[in-house]
Formats: sequence, C-alpha cells, structure tokens
Amino acid sequence: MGRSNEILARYVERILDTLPDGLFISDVSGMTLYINRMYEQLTGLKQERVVGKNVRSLVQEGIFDHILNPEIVRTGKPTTRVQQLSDGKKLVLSGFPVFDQTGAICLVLTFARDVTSLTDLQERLDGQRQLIEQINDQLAHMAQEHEPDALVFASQSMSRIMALLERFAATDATVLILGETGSGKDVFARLTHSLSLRKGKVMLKVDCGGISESLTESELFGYNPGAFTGASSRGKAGYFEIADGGTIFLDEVGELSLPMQTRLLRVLQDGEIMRVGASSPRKVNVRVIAATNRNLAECVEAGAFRRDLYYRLNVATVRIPPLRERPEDIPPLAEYFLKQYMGKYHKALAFMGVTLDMMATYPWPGNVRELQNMVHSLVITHNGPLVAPQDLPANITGGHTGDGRYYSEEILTGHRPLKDIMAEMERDFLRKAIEVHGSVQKVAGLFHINRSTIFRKLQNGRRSEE
Ligand SMILES: Nc1ncnc2c1ncn2[C@@H]1O[C@H](COP(=O)(O)OP(=O)(O)OP(=O)(O)O)[C@@H](O)[C@H]1O
Repeated sequence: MGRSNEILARYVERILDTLPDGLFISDVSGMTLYINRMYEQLTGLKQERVVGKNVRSLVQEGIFDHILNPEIVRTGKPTTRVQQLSDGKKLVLSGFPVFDQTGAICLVLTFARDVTSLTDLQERLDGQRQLIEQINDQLAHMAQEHEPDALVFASQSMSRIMALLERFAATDATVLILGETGSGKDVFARLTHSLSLRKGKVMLKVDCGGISESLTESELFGYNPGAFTGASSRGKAGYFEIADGGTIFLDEVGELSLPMQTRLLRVLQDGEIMRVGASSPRKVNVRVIAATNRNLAECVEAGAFRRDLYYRLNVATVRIPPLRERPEDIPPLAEYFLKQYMGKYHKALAFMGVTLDMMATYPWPGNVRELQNMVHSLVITHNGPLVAPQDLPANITGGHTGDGRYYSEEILTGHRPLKDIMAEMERDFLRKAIEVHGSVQKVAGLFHINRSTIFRKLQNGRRSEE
C-alpha cells in the first residue's frame, strides 16, 4: 500500500494532466495550489501566474468573475457555476470539497469544462429539431392532400362553374375563387388542383388570415441562417418552396398585409421568392389558387389591397354563388350530409319531402357549412326515423308563432307599412300550406303561383327578418 501511494504521489501531476477537464485546486483559505494542463489550455493561464495566489485576489485582478472556493468552504457542498473569462470564453465550473480524516474541508477541487463543445452539441440538436420540424411540416401538408370531397349540386349555376373550373384547371393560370364563407371555395380549390396537370404533386393550403403578422414572411418564403434572433442555424424553407412543382392555395388572400401582397406579386410576376435574410432570389414553380370572401375590388378602392396584385389574381376568376341563390342544391346537399352522418353515428333517418322544401326556403347565411352543421346536430339529437319540419331548428322553420301576432299592440299601433304586414301574413300562410300539403309543387298548383315565386316570397321574408 505504502509503495502504491509513493508511486501515485510521484505521478499525481501527470495523472491529473491527462484529465479531459481543467482542474483547479485551492485550499480552505483560497490559496491556489495547483492547476492542470487542461486548465492552462482552457484559460490561457500559466501555473506560475496563479499558483500561490489567493482566488480572491485573482478576482480583484480581473482574471475571474466568479469563484467557487469561498462558497464551498462555507457550505461544504458541491456547486456549479458558469465562469466568464476576460477573453469572453465561458467555462462551466463544478466545485467539490475534499475532507480530511477529521471531516474538515481541506481542499476545493474545481473542474472546468469549455462549453463551446456543449454549444456545438446544442446547435446540432437544434439542427436535428429543425429537420424534424420540417419533415413534420411536410407530412402535415401531405396529410392535407386527401382526395377532394365529393361535390354535390343540382343547380345550373354550379354546373357552369364546374365547366369553367375544368377549363381553368388545365391552363396552369392563377385561379381566384370568390364566395361567401362556407360556400365551398376550399372544395373547389382542391378540385381545380386535382383536375390540373399538377395533380400528383403537393397542394398546400395556407390560411393567410391565420398566419401571425411577424412570421408571415418567413413562413411563406422561408429564411436563411441567422436571419433573425431565434432563427435556426440551418435556415428553413417557406411554403412556396415546399410547394415547388405543385400548387399553393392561398385561402383568405384578402387578409394579407400590404407588404406581403408586394412579395406575393413578385412571386406571381417573376416566379421568384426571396428568403428572409437572403441576398439573391430563388426560382420556384408554383401554381397559385387564391380564395377570399372579401370583395377585393372594394378592398382595392379602399387602399387595403394592391391594385396590380388584384389584376394579377383576377385572371381566371370564379364566384361560388351563396346557397340562397341556388336553392335546388339544398335538398341534395342535405341528403348527402344526412347519409354521411348516418354512417358515422349508425342511425337511420330520412327527410320528409316537406322538410327539404322548408330547408330550401331558408337563406343559409353560413352557406353549405351551416347546412352541414345543422344536419350533423340533427343526426345526433333526432331519434327518427322521419325528420319533419318541426324537427328543424326554429330559425329555419321561421318559428310559427300563431295568428294572434297580427293583432298585437305593435302591429295595431300602425308603425309598420301594411305592405310589410301583408307580406308577412303571406309568408306564414305559404309556410303553413307547405307544411300541410307536404310539397312546394303542390302548393304552387293549388294556389296558382309559381314555385320560384314561393321561394322568392319566403326568402324576401328571411332577409327582412334578419
Ligand atoms: N358542393 C359541395 N358538395 C359537398 N360538400 C360541400 C360542397 N360545398 C361545400 N361543401 C362542404 O361544406 C363545408 C364548407 O365548405 P368550404 O370549407 O369549401 O367553404 P369555404 O368557402 O372554403 O369556407 P371559408 O370561406 O369559411 O373558408 C365543407 O365541409 C365542404 O366539404
């Protein structure tokens, strides 16, 4: 044992020099006893410069900004700290007390590790995370690429739109789809892509209204390494690059800020994008389909939308009519959604003809989406099998309030024109008649009035009731 100690003692300094970490040994008074070679390398300090000096005076000389020795001597516990050297280098210091046989602290060992290697690792981890994020992004976009939903319509206006879109789809031109919320712009955008030559390629939907203002540019066009604080060291591709070769669907394009509109114009004009922080543009081959429920022409007049961009977008334009302008589509759509949700909830229901007629007279301000949601909740709440008009929500049936209302205080005091009151009575009568006879067709025949006139009268009423 004695011989072993002797050998170890002889070589202890060389042994400590093989450590991969820097080692600084001080005594309880703070006197520096030893530094190993790695410590010299890390700090640029030489043995002769520090050994024999008190750690406190090394702080006073500005060599260290933090020292562990006094704290460890005081607490008797290991501790860790980051040390900033005068040359800016950062070291992680881990200090440990060494106790003598009596249990008193005799030495403090401080290991120093250069954190640049950790920073490297962190960067590599960040890079990996970035890569995973990009792959996830792409997977999410691929998940959007499901087959377009079945398109249901019976109206002439919609078959004309279908024919128009088929023609547009083949041209690779920018397509602008206008229409109220829920009218089916999304469905038609997917359809346009699936009918185009790019159908095997990615179709990426970007909700321009949903992208936060500050991130819009980098999300759409990507960024180069170091473009901004928090940017990945590898940069990131934007939506236009991800969609390269395919189609990008800019939903709610009317919500884009003016600076973003300028950048979008550049893509449309030159087929080029500029990553944030880049000095030269990149070519992209992307077909743009844009949609909005805003009146873009009015936005141009109001200065909220660039005129030149509007002209660029307004090349192949379709306007999806709101559902109230194509009541013929309402029954087949309602039947389609009913079937869909019956399958989902394992229920068997059927609309009475009169119920469908009643639905066709409602103006559906939320369009197809509202109809879909209504049928959805009906399937959940109704036990069936037949869905009668009174099973529909009151806002759709018009909520029959009884005839007494015409003799109410409000009406009899005469603040409303007789024409309005008569129109309201007429509507109530027509609704009642449809309910009793079970079909608009029958009511039209019985009362010598056109079917379309019945629809018009009922819908006028909806508008004025709103
Ligand atoms: N002709 C149609 N046939 C079958 N389903 C349709 C039809 N039109 C719309 N839908 C369905 O109605 C819902 C609303 O349509 P969509 O999301 O396309 O509307 P939108 O005009 O894009 O709405 P928003 O302006 O709010 O984005 C969707 O679930 C869609 O599948």
